[in-house]
Amino acid sequence: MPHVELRDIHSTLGGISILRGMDFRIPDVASTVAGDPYIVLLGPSGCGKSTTLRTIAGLQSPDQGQVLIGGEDVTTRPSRRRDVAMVFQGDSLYPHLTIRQSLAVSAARTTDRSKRESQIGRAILMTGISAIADRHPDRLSGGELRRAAIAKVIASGASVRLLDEPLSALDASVRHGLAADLRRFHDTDAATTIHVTHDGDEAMRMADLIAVMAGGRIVQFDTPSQIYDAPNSVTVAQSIGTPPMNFLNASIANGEVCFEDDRIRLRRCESVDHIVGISSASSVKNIIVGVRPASVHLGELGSTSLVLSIVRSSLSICRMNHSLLITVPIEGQAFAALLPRTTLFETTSLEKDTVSIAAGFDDLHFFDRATGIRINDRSDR
Ligand SMILES: Nc1ncnc2c1ncn2[C@@H]1O[C@H](COP(=O)(O)OP(=O)(O)OP(=O)(O)O)[C@@H](O)[C@H]1O
Repeated sequence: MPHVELRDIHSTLGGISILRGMDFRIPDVASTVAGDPYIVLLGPSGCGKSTTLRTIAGLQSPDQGQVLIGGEDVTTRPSRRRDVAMVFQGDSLYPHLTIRQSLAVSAARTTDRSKRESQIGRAILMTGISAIADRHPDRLSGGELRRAAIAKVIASGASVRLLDEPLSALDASVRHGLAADLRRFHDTDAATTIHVTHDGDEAMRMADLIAVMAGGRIVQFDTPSQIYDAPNSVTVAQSIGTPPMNFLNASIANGEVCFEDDRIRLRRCESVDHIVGISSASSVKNIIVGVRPASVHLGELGSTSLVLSIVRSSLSICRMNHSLLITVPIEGQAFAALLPRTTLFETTSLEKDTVSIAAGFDDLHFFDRATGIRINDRSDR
């Protein structure tokens, strides 16, 4: 299927610079994915995700840069000649047409009548909307409307499908069902899919590749596991994970990592050169140490690890579905630990006056505090 590529796109809206050197290029790691990768564009509200989709679709012209589809420069080509279909935020269905009629409008560029009919029939079947196909949009629920909007994209027969927040504002069961269906549509139909969301969990669940966006450009384009396990910056680390990664301020002094909060230490810390993978002679002195809540354990660990000793009374414990969420205030933030729910029943550790929680060295992420850029290389370990 045709790859979508953006080269150094700059875009201004209402005098404000939105896309600032946006490069969207499928990374080499895509070769490890079977078939066409399902791509999720992830970023906080207002970072320019919809603007990116509109630029690919040809609904907005960039001030500078190139849009390529299947290797062809389509920057100046009108939207209708780009082989692209888009689901907009807030469903783009014609209010005066039935869903079937809307699908026919979408399929109109297929000139062969029987092929067009088959595209429409297939879209109705795949999205399971046959019972509602002859209704108008004002007679449909939010979930049905979303299905109908996705059917429109399938009926268009376009090779590039752009989905802008296709799962937002749906109740949990509808959202999970539709998420599974979107993956199925992608896997059974040859198409390039780019799905926009601000929800890191949704991105993790759905994507083969995640493009994390911040400040009008892509900051990491990688597999979900690399984004989770080896985020290249604090910004990327924050974009994935519930609760989000914990961040602790520390500095490098005399070859050791010293935390600002003296309840925290690195146990069996031999030397910065050895453990952090950066030279103690490096100019980086102030760092941030990141640890995911799911990497935290109760009690001390045998190997090199970060250990946090806390007074029992400062802990808050909250029961989640499958885990216990423990939080403790550190540096004005809630440091979170996700422990197995059985911890509460199987251990007496939580009853002591001072509780130790720890994370193994391999689960720590080191960032330069000045730039937010990662300074340890996980592949070295
Ligand atoms: N037509 C416009 N005129 C001026 N500013 C605009 C226009 N369209 C969007 N913007 C601004 O551009 C910025 C990026 O908008 P965009 O919709 O691309 O962000 P987004 O990442 O998709 O956000 P969200 O997740 O909230 O939909 C926002 O600050 C928005 O207010």
